[in-house]
Amino acid sequence: MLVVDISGLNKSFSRDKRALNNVSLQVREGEMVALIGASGSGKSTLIRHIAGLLRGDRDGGKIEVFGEVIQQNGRIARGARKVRADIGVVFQQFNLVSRLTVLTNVLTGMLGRVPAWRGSLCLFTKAERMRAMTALKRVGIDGHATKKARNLSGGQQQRAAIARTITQGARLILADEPIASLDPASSRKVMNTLDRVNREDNVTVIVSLHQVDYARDYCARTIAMRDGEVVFDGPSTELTPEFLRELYGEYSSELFAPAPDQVPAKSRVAEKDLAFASS
Ligand SMILES: Nc1ncnc2c1ncn2[C@@H]1O[C@H](COP(=O)(O)OP(=O)(O)OP(=O)(O)O)[C@@H](O)[C@H]1O
Repeated sequence: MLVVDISGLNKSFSRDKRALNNVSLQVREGEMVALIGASGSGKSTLIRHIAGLLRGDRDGGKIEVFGEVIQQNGRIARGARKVRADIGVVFQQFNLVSRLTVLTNVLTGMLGRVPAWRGSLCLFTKAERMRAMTALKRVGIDGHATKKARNLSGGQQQRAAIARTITQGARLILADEPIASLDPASSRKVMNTLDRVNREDNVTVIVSLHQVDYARDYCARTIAMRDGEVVFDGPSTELTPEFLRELYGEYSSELFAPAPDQVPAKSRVAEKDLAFASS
């Protein structure tokens, strides 16, 4: 089954430059696909279009999700709202409401599925709370359920955001640079969590990443973008450093994590400590 089907997607924020240029791609159910590219290549813009948060140009092509048209030629389709209930989005930052507890944040995943009056008052049933707690347990942070979201580390917040998509019952997760501001140990935990949700629940995942190492380690398929165009779509195993250097030219250095000897000694120690830290 096709989960995402994009044909001829164009997006211009200004007259002289297209942020997305004739993007066409398909993603099948159960895939975990990495979206890589240098800064400004169009990863976030593409993800926002699939989520129905941005509209393409008037000649902007078509996006279907789960067989339903989400948008076509710059118009959001009528059925988009219903489809959005099945799409969970995890952003790089601002994922959670910082003053609310972790549990309440995760419960907001249910908002599309409970009556509006109950949702607005944050009145959730015991079964709904249990569902949220189960999701928190699965991502390994149930011990933090009653804490305010702002008191969690960046990695824990991202895992809470993934727990929210589990509670939502999302069948497609769009993760927009979920590990961009995390240390390596936290990044692994977040990627492991996405990987488990993908494998255990057959949830389709599209995850944009700055660095190619994570794409190779976690995703069988990678889509690479440059200047708003798809320049590679294939097995992640083909993403050798030589291939990427050729593909990205001057931008290629952005795609690799710094070698350990390029990281200042102080942060190397912190990294080592974090690798053994619990959640
Ligand atoms: N709201 C906006 N208004 C104007 N231009 C925008 C807007 N959002 C994105 N762009 C432009 O569109 C292009 C693609 O940006 P996008 O954020 O999608 O890239 P990206 O690959 O996600 O980059 P990064 O990895 O730095 O997040 C860039 O040239 C960017 O400046």
